[in-house]
Amino acid sequence: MALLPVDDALQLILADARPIADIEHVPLHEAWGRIVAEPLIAMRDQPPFAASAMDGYAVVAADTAEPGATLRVVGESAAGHGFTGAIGRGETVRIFTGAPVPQGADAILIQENARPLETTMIGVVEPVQAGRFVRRAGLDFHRGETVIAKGAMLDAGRLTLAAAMNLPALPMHRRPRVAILATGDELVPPGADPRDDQIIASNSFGVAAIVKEAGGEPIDLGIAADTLAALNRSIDAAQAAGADILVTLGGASVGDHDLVRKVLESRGLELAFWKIAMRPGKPLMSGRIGPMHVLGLPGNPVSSLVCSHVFLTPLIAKLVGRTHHVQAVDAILDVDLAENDLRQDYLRAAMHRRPDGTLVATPATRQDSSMMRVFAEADGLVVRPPFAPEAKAGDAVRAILLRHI
Ligand SMILES: Nc1nc2c(c(=O)[nH]1)N[C@H]1C(S)=C(S)[C@@H](COP(=O)(O)OP(=O)(O)OC[C@H]3O[C@@H](n4cnc5c(N)ncnc54)[C@H](O)[C@@H]3O)O[C@H]1N2
Ligand code: MOO
Repeated sequence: MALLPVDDALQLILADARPIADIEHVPLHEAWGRIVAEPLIAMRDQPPFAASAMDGYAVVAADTAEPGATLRVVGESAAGHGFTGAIGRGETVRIFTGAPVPQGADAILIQENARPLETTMIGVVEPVQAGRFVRRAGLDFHRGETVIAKGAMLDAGRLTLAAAMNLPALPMHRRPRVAILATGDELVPPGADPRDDQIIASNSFGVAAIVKEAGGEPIDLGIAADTLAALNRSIDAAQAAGADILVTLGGASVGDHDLVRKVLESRGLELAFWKIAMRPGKPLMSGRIGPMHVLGLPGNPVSSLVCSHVFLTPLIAKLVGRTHHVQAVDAILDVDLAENDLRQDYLRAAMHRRPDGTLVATPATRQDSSMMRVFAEADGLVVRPPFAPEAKAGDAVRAILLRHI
């Protein structure tokens, strides 16, 4: 039977995903990484007054033109403590970076170009042009201006900008809620005292991290046993939590205890597909129960994480109104690879950069989808299309970076 190609699977997953309309007002300190739901308008000019960019003297530029000019110091303007008067011809005010430029002044003579004479007089060492080192009011932005567009992702720069606009809370799209359910009688949580035939449920942690990275809010539904009742209770919990996406882990394959699809279908799952031409990730399942997207990930830890990167991240992006572009890069192989079969392969690979910037990928010799250590040590995933011919060391490949290198 022909298996569904990875790109077609992704199209089907994204086909009926609509951006979440709910808007909430989020305090600045919680707004990082989220999506702005309405245009953000500045509440004030920045700077709110003409400000000095340097430490020195506020002057009338024309007064500094004559060689040997001298000026009388009539006051001081510091940040937070402006000079209240105005300066006249032949006068100056001692000024510091960020302080309001007094009325009458049109330039800043930096202190390196001023020579103290008597207590109240300075000599001009070098003339200064009008406007020099003065940041005019509203230089950066004006009150009433739309400064940050709807749909922008609030990164460190925009977050700082929003704060400077005097906005203490921002209208943001609600983050997609992603319920994560581990399934399997063999699973116990980390820190438990497992029997010899049990294993530690680990996948949820990595999947939750990928959800957060993608801009979603993970909801940990814990572990469900391989029983209809336990799985039904967990699906109830996902719906009660208002999950936009339910991610199930494991129980997706063809074994006698792989009940997940059966239970989901009994709950009204409209199955979009089950099984794709991907390694790891063959038993991937996708569909919807009412408005809730359902992504059934294979239980092998590496499969869960690779599928989360390839399918869950773009789905979350679409729910927040963005398009996720896979950050694939060119690399060259360090080893030979055999020809590929019908499944698109995601090979865990150590990667390094040569001095000329070329990325070199060394796929691990064991690519078993249970081997989490190999995945955790990999810097990237070399993507081998279905039926890729055998490749030699030095050949070009495409890879998805898992970390900055
Ligand atoms: N006859 C066939 N057998 C299998 C096929 C197949 O096509 N025919 N596909 C294989 C592939 S490929 C995969 S991938 C696995 C996926 O199976 P499931 O999704 O049903 O996963 P499980 O059997 O539940 O678990 C697989 C493995 O992973 C461990 N696991 C499960 N959940 C977790 C968790 N939350 N944290 C850590 N480890 C977990 C589980 O104990 C198993 O060892 O099926 C193949 N079989
Ligand atoms: O496709 Mo399974 O995910 O290889 O191990």
